[in-house]
Amino acid sequence: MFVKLCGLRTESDVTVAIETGADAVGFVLTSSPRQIDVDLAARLVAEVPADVLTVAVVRGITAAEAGEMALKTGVRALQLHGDYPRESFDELAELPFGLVRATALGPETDVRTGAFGEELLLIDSPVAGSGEQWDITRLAENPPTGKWMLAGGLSPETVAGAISVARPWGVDVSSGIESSRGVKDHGRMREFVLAARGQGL
Ligand SMILES: O=C(O)c1ccccc1NCC(=O)[C@H](O)[C@H](O)COP(=O)(O)O
Repeated sequence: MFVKLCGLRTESDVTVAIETGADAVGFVLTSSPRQIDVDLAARLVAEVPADVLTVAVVRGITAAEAGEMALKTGVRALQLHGDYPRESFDELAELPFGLVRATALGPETDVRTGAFGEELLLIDSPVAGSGEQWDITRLAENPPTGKWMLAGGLSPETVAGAISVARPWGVDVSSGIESSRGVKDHGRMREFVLAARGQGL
């Protein structure tokens, strides 16, 4: 199970994420309690070994701005959150990082990974980064294909059950591994990765 830990803000967050064996780490670069600036993100990205995917997470800015920020940080992937159209993905396609399409599940959502040219698809709650759970049984009506991650209100306590219902390729979490909004709880980060891999208590 591919595991992404999102919203990391400090060197110790990154160190612990790597120790847990997480496959990917996310840095939020736009408005959020977890927002960090490009310079700090670049310093944290430099601490991450090559076998862990580094992801810049953005929402509410243009594709051009997002691409520029991602280039400055040196991340290996850019996660576009929200209603970015296919044209935004086309605009970024030639840049030297992969793309993650992050979207909530709606009646018209294209749930085929790669439909917009992205490498990974993330199906999230309607309010990204809120920690709110959503009805993941709806995925059965419109099952995603390819390398797709489940997110939205996951936690060490719920992730194993969510995996058994939704059968994703990977999982992504932010709020569920925090002690308070924006502050990562290193113990819960460890517990989440173990639980996602079926090694929880
Ligand atoms: O974390 C944020 O505040 C955020 C802000 C803007 C766009 C995306 C954001 N977060 C993305 C994520 O952390 C994850 O991809 C995902 O939404 C998990 O969220 P959570 O329900 O908090 O586990």
